[in-house]
Amino acid sequence: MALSGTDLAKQLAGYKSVDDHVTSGMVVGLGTGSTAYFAVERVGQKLASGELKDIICIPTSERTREQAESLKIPLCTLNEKSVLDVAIDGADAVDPNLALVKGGGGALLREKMVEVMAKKFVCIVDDSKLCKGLGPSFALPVEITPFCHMHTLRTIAALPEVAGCKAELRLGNVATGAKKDGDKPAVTDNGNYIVDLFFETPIKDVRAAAKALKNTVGVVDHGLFVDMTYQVIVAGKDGSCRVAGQGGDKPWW
Ligand SMILES: O=C(CO)[C@H](O)[C@H](O)COP(=O)(O)O
Repeated sequence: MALSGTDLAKQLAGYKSVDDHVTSGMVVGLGTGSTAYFAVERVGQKLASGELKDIICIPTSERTREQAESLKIPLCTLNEKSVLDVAIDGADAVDPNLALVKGGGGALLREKMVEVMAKKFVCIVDDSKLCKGLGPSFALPVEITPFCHMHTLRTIAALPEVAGCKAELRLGNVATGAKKDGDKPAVTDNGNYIVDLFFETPIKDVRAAAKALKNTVGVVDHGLFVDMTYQVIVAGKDGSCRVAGQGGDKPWW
């Protein structure tokens, strides 16, 4: 079926990331979400056609593992391969320094563990994800341990580095927020909870916020991906595609 609008943009970015960055023999990180879906699909197509050979992939969620298995993509984990040639994933927001908010789908911990080990982390987005400053356009997810989670939520909300944010425990389905499971806390693939931080103004110092969140006892990790992105592939609904970062243009937004 021919795609249109945002889905077409996601497909363009996803396919281009694989066409540009994945070659035979590589270890490849597979991201999570509706944009990463198309990168995984492309890897599957190229393996099936024989255009790609001898690659092994590391999925960043159970959803992605299931998709990859259905496409017969060979998989392993970080336990077997600690270094990846490339990792490809979507994002919820991208600022002009190529810092990201990720974790809308609740997979941020595995995404960060895998993508930080990639020689090249390639981010794929439609142009609605571009922003001048991280915060207002998409809530920042923080993965926390279930133990005394409301205490940890209050501790996070009181950090000066995220001053002014509103912290909410994510309920229902971890990826969609759908309330099929009632109003129970959403549970990540790792058995943890997510607190979403809502901002009305951009986070002033993204690096300081990342450090403060990471240093908070009870926090497992957070969705700020700073100084990790090699390149961002940005696609538009009109079928346009541009690259920012290394090997591409200076961020233009
Ligand atoms: O971080 C993520 C999942 O945890 C996703 O990469 C992010 O939410 C973007 O998803 P989509 O491509 O569906 O907009």
